[in-house]
Amino acid sequence: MKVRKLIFPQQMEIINHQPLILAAGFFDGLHLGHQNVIGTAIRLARIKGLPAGVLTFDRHPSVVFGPQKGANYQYLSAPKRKLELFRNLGVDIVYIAQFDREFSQLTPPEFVDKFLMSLHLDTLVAGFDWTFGPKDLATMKQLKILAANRFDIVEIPKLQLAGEKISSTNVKKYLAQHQIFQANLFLGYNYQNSGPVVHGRAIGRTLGFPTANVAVAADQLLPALGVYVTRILVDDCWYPAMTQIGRNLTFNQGQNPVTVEANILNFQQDIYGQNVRLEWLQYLRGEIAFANKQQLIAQLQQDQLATRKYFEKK
Ligand SMILES: Cc1cc2nc3c(=O)[nH]c(=O)nc-3n(C[C@H](O)[C@H](O)[C@H](O)COP(=O)(O)O)c2cc1C
Ligand SMILES: Nc1ncnc2c1ncn2[C@@H]1O[C@H](COP(=O)(O)OP(=O)(O)OP(=O)(O)O)[C@@H](O)[C@H]1O
Repeated sequence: MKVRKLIFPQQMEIINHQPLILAAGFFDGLHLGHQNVIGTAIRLARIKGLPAGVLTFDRHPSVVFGPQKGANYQYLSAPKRKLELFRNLGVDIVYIAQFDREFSQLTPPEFVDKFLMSLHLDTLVAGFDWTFGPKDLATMKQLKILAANRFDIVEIPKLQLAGEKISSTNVKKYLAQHQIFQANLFLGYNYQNSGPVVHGRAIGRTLGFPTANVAVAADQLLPALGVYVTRILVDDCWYPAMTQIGRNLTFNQGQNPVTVEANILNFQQDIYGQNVRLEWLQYLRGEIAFANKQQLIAQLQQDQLATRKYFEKK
């Protein structure tokens, strides 16, 4: 899979390849709706014997425009993970347009004439609600008019589950409400976070439950605080684990920063410094400020039983 960064207008002239089937969207999370859009582009590309491309942006448009302006946006799939998901789907080429002021101020006709036309499109595939500028002007209906006699448009109708649109916004909402099953259902895979294992305060092992503290980068969205059944990928091998996202309320009067700590079942290796992935499977409970260590240990034993049960059923 090729990856090209596009900075408009400087880097547009380097594009010179055969006609392309292009799926367009931001695609945060690559949920089932996105998979349908990109999957359609890929199938069409294979039929026509052309490459299948994806057009995305280097940051979420709301970082430039919306209420989150200038904020640290948290992604379901931060840049590296997004590329991995595109690759898994079988995309041939990814165009990442730099979403800066200049690019964002293109009018709808300019976006088509100056930007899309230089990508040498055979067909553009996008969802029914894709916009490429102001919501009321840059609609799919308008795109069909602007593209007439130049490239084809395939519009993908709304994909819903139980009356709800499969969307990044809904997946984020579920993760914020501990609804892991719903989030994973909409994604079509189990939600993940990743990062290196860093040193904690080494309290876990004194409880009989050593934990791998995973330093998840700030641009990755984490599920809401709480305790979860997870799987963890260490050295290409998945292990059952129970993981807390929380402040270790029992210690230091809850003044600790939020950490992600995984107790891996039946595991004794030293994995400091290694990159791991956590896959979120089921919400168990909220974090509790216990009166003493013994109560915390008793609860951790309960959590371990629940975790074992989850994996026995699988
Ligand atoms: C599955 C799991 C559940 C946990 N639940 C709680 C909890 O409810 N309350 C709490 O204060 N700490 C909880 N902890 C955090 C422990 O206090 C934590 O493992 C300990 O502080 C170790 O920190 P360290 O890695 O910095 O040594 C939990 C940890 C795990 C792995
Ligand atoms: N449920 C869906 N059905 C059909 N097309 C979809 C669906 N969800 C997204 N798309 C399309 O996929 C592309 C990427 O969409 P976008 O990144 O805006 O996703 P989204 O999940 O709708 O995001 P958000 O929740 O932030 O609005 C667009 O072409 C969009 O129209």
